[in-house]
Amino acid sequence: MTEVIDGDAVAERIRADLRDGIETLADEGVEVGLATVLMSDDPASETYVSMKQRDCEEVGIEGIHVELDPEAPEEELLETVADLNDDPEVHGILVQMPVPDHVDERRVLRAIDPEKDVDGFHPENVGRLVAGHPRYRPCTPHGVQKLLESAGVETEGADVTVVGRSNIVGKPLANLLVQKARDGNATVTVCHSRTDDLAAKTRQADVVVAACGVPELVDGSMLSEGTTVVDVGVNRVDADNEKGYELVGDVDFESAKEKASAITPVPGGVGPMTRAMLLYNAVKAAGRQEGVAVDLP
Ligand SMILES: Nc1nc(=O)c2c([nH]1)NC[C@@H]1CN(c3ccc(C(=O)N[C@@H](CCC(=O)O)C(=O)O)cc3)C=[N+]21
Repeated sequence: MTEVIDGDAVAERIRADLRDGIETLADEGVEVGLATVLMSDDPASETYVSMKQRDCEEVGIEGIHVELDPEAPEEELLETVADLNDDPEVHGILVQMPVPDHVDERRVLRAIDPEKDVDGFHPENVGRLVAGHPRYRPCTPHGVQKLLESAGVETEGADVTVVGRSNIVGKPLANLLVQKARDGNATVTVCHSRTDDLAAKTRQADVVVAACGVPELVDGSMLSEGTTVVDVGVNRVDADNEKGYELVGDVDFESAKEKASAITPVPGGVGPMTRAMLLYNAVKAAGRQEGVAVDLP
């Protein structure tokens, strides 16, 4: 039988375990503060940010939400980031991506205090990760690692094929998985839109991670029997329902499930884990900045 990995349940457990750290900090008079900055009127971005705020409320983290007019000048976003950097009650800062075209994304990421960079996107934190001593693991890759661990999938010695080379998922995940670590030691193949014979690379894998943003690109015909399949895709496609859309992964779930030994669904797989690991980074950030030792799950 194929195991459908329940991301909502694993995320729930991580949130419950984070409460210990949040209480330890509270005992020291510290309330964890996590700021989200939204400069977009894209409905998907709005949904994600409001979900993150709800998560904060659930675990007892102070969520600070800043919304900027998508037409505002870049300077306004940089000033907002500078104010949050200076605010001692803010331990973590997330600027929701993508930012509008007239805003230089790299400039914004560089402006965030690396100690408060709970996305792990600042070049200093990227460098630390690649060098093997991450400060904050990017939320989605970390969530994927936790999901594999919870499903009892060993990465040590495993052949992992990552489809996608983005800065927020493919590249950091590939780096984490090759590292000399209990949740690393994998042999990683990174594929992308120019990869020759993608199916050959996915068929040779023990674990396939689809993170390319192409709806249902990876299907059962591209998988060997017994593969673990992790679907990072969250594509909104038009649908005839009350929402007007449907969430579709980068994996064709039905055909992939026929081959997989374990598979993550969309929704309810990696998405909730990304949000849980953001809370994890916020608690870690607060502990570091306040000099309080916190146990993390
Ligand atoms: N600075 C920054 N950091 C991010 O981490 C970041 C970002 N920008 N921009 C956009 C992407 C996307 N992302 C998701 C997080 C959770 C779900 C999630 O919880 N999805 C639910 C369903 C959501 C729904 O119903 O629409 C699920 O898969 O079950 C999805 C997508 C974080 N991102």
